[in-house]
Amino acid sequence: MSDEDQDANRTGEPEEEDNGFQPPKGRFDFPLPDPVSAMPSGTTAGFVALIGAPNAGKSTLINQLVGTKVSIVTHKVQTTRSIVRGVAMHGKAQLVFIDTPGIFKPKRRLDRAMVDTAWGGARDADLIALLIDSRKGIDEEVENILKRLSGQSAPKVLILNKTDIAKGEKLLQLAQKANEFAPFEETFMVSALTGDGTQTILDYFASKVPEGPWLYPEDQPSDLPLRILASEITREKLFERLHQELPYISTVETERWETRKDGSARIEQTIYVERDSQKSIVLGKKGQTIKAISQMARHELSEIIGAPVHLFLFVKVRENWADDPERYREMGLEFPK
Ligand SMILES: Nc1nc2c(ncn2[C@@H]2O[C@H](COP(=O)(O)OP(=O)(O)OP(=O)(O)O)[C@@H](O)[C@H]2O)c(=O)[nH]1
Repeated sequence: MSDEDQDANRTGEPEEEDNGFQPPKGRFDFPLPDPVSAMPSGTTAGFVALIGAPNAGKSTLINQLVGTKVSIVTHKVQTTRSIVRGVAMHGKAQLVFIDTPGIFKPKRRLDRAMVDTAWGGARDADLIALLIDSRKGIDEEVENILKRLSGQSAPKVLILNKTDIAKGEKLLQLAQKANEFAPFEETFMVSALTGDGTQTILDYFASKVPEGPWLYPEDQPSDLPLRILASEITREKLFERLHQELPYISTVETERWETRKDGSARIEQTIYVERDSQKSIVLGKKGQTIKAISQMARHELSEIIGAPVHLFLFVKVRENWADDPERYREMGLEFPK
């Protein structure tokens, strides 16, 4: 069935007159301004790639280090699809974090794109930090990452996460075993959830990044385009609401963003699914599911941009969206051949 022929189902408020598109205003304005003019002397700056198996806690840690929400966090695996940068200021150091998709054994084309993106992020970084879920330990997935990691040239550190739910004794054994696989310069133990130990990591990274001008303005928490961030937030709500396989075969795109005269934002997004049956699941009985998703996403978006949001969600069937190069570009991923 042709996707263009599909009816789009919509939630939100009644259609209002279109004022024409204006770039969004708020904390996440884009495009980025030129590097900061009034910069102190002796600054340092660099890229830190966080890698790890799905669900290790990478997004949670970046949000903790940066101090604001820049990457979606859910209890399901493989939620981070594109590279998200969060910028943390620590003294005179600027740390640009790259949150990579969880590294796992790729099965589909989308999986391959995610894994390639993760290793690509690690290649370009000044420092690579491997995050391990300490309660889970070193399983086959982590072992494969550890083996591949030793071939990367950037300095590497090990971060054992989730110390709030792991036993101290196990942590030490884990640190020892992981260090046998790859030459880690340091091992840290943290709880990304509570923030325990994260200041030590910031101190260390700040002491390691090279001298140089800051790469982003001081008050810019993320370089993730606002539209992608908005899509990620709605996708996060899809995950939270639908405890089935569905979210893995859906994608969200922000098609339109308009700032109204009163400062509020009117946002139109499309949720793409692969089949009619999936569309019915997203809509729910009498549209209840999509309404709930819309409400949650609207609330969070409005908190982030600091202005009221009018969110309109459309659900479209696009067979094989996961094989369409255009969808990958929208997600900031390379299309694997
Ligand atoms: N108890 C505990 N839970 C944590 C901690 N860090 C993360 N989590 C939880 O672990 C789950 C996965 O966290 P994410 O930050 O989404 O993990 P991720 O590595 O970015 O996952 P992907 O995007 O799938 O690669 C979430 O339910 C988090 O709340 C921690 O320090 N302690």
